[in-house]
Amino acid sequence: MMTLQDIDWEHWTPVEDATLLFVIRGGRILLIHKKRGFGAGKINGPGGRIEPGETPEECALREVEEELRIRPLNVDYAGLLQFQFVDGFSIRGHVYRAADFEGTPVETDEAIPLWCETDALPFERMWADDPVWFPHLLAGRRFSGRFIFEGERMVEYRVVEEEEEFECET
Ligand SMILES: Nc1ncnc2c1[nH]c(=O)n2[C@H]1C[C@H](O)[C@@H](COP(=O)(O)OP(=O)(O)OP(=O)(O)O)O1
Repeated sequence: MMTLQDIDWEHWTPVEDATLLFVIRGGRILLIHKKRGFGAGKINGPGGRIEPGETPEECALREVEEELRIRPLNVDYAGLLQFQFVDGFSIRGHVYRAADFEGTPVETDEAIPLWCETDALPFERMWADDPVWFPHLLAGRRFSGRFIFEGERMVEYRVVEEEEEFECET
């Protein structure tokens, strides 16, 4: 079975680059029930794949607007997630948090908005990796994580707190 040590992470290039953006306000976090795409049926943050010519932050804002029809405000970089699947697929997630937003979250053809108390998250309906990095996200820390997945099963992971935002070309 593939392990974290089998991968040359310094030269690792993902098949896909994507984003996640979490609005966290007043002890609650805005999640979505994802209706389609990768991870359909799960609870996740709004987000999606980066399009050509887009920066990760531009993608994060576009995806939230497309999925929930709101505009995040006071957006801050939170972390980087590197997922390697044993079948060869890989995806990198650029994670952002926002302290506020404009508009009213509504259901779209991609997502149903779901406000959750930050101390009662529905991890059983989320990706298996979420419980290991959400504590950093909720505490306002910067973090990075590396994960091996076999299908939806998390095989191995390493998550660390980061001092600074690190450069990452997409
Ligand atoms: N393991 C894990 N944990 C948490 N979040 C994620 C993962 N893997 C992931 O891919 N993700 C996130 C990252 C992205 O936000 C989405 C995947 O993007 P997707 O919704 O498929 O991209 P879109 O461009 O919106 O796709 P379509 O809607 O066009 O099909 O999941």
